[in-house]
Amino acid sequence: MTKIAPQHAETGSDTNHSQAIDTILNSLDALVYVSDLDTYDLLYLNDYGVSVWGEAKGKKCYQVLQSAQHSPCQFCTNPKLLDEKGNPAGVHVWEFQNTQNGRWYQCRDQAIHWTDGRLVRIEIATDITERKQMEQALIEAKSTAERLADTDELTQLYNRRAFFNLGRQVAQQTAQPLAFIMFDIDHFKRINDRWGHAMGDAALIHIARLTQTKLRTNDILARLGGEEFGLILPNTHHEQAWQVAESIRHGFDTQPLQLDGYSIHCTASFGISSLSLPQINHPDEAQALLETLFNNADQAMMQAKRAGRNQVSDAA
Ligand SMILES: Nc1nc2c(ncn2[C@@H]2O[C@H](COP(=O)(O)OP(=O)(O)OP(=O)(O)O)[C@@H](O)[C@H]2O)c(=O)[nH]1
Repeated sequence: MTKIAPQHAETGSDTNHSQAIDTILNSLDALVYVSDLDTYDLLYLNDYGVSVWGEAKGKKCYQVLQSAQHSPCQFCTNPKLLDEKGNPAGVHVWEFQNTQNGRWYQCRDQAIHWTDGRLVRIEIATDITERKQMEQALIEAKSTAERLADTDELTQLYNRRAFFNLGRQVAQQTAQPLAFIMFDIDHFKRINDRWGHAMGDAALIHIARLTQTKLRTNDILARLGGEEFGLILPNTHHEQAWQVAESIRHGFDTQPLQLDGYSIHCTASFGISSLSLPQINHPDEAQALLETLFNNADQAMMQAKRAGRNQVSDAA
């Protein structure tokens, strides 16, 4: 332990008392230190602190406890420990990753009057690294689970669930033109039958990637299931949507999947629907609009299939 210089002559019982306190502080499984609020001189460091950060004699708190710190730390909590009148303001509790050993600590800081009357900070810090790591792992697991729940495993596009959730959000941004495109690969069964299921999967990925090259940042592309895809185009007029669909269709038709020395030609049939969003007052209205757009685009797509495939059709 780094000892404090005695401030007054101790009687025998004072010595016993001080030794008892020393024993207690040095037995703690926590860092305890005291530093001058103005000069940052380290006045006390318990054995736990010495064992982790080394000797404190004649040093400032930031020199001992932090890494390569030559002046008071930016994150120093000293200003939080005093009230407007400069009196101790109570305990400040915070969590911090130590810059020297990278471990996390819960710190309880407080300004107190030292034995000689000056104001000092006392900090009691317990190692919470394991808890933090567990919290971090939980946050990562949650975000992975959320991403997987919204993602089509094969193409890594949004899945049907995410498509409609995002669609509802877009539909609530009223007073904008909104367009919907649905497309379905033509005679996809024949691709599977001729080239095998794995090649069929590769064709689906190829279609997804080609489509992505035609999109703007806010467009929402999803694989709705099987060989059917959906595309929400926020703030897009009908004619623009038609151009997008035609450009994607042309891309499929002219850029076959090249794999293992084979060239696999895929086309698709497209249906478009659009509307200018009215004032929406309830999420159910957004849902109803979305379903109408979806059904109209679906009908239009079926029409494109009936009319001979590899073409764009719209809902009048
Ligand atoms: N490889 C692969 N095939 C799939 C997948 N999901 C669905 N399919 C296949 O897609 C085919 C869809 O066939 P159909 O619904 O008859 O449609 P189509 O052959 O595309 O014909 P049209 O839609 O009428 O042009 C079926 O053979 C499904 O097995 C998938 O994830 N991977």
